[in-house]
Amino acid sequence: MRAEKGSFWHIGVIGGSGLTAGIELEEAQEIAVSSPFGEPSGPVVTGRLEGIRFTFIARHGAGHRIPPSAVNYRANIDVLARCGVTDVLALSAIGSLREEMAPGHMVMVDQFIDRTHGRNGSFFGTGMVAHVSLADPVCPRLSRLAGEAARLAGAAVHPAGCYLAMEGPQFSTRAESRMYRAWGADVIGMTGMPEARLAREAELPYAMLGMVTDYDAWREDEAGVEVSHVLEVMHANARIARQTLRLLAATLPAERTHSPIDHALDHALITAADARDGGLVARLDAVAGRVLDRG
Ligand SMILES: CSC[C@H]1O[C@H](OP(=O)(O)O)[C@H](O)[C@@H]1O
Ligand SMILES: Nc1ncnc2[nH]cnc12
Repeated sequence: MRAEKGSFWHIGVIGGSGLTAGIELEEAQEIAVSSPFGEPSGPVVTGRLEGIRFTFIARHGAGHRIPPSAVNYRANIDVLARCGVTDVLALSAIGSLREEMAPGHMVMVDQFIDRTHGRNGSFFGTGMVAHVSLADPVCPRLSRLAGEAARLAGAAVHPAGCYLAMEGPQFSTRAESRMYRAWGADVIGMTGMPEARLAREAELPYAMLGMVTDYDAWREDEAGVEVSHVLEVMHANARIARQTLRLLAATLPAERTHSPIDHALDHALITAADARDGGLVARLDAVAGRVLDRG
């Protein structure tokens, strides 16, 4: 079962590298939520910031135990939907493919190129087929609000950027890095996909604030990426990330108005009622209950 969203904000935060220890929430409590899509990355913590409800999941689990290829992106998005989250903000470490996007800067990611493979990229499948639009994979409203909050927190913020999602876990070769630049990618990471596409299937407006930690491998005179350096930069920016969330909470409009993404599934389901797989339909209760319950 999934009801229509009301007028209250409930922000789901997926914290990436460097944010594994969580975010500071008032009245924070760990909640037990299970998903028919398996185990989420780790404990789900809910609480408030400036009166607004936030629910947090560490993408790589406690102690950064889960590599990008093994993150259960479906379970993470499904449990956020089950918790009644209205919108999802991802905070991620990213490499820069552009000179002007310097380490320490933030990027409001607005497009993705997906080079990942072998990950579960859809909630739907045989017995319940759905095709959602992904032309604009990021929610412009949430992205703008998060970007403004980051600016208020003192970050240098880039208003747009195309994120190349690579499989990893190794960083790119110099040839790959140069090729991604030629393709028009601006930043690179290992986790934005299929996370963004799954959020869309779950009708959750999704935005990603990427924190630049390095210049990837395209600059000839620069050494390759070192994970210790990435984490150093992330830790140096953790204060800004926390401040960004607090300012986001403080500057959200008092009422959440409808987003077209709240109804992304309205015209997406194409399997005839008598051809549907009951087991799969049951598993889709949180993701697609709003439309499946219509009969
Ligand atoms: C720790 S360096 C590589 C690692 O960092 C990024 O993670 P996240 O997007 O969760 O912040 C990148 O995607 C890799 O998973
Ligand atoms: N250069 C890079 N490549 C992939 N993921 C990253 N995360 C942070 N920096 C990265």
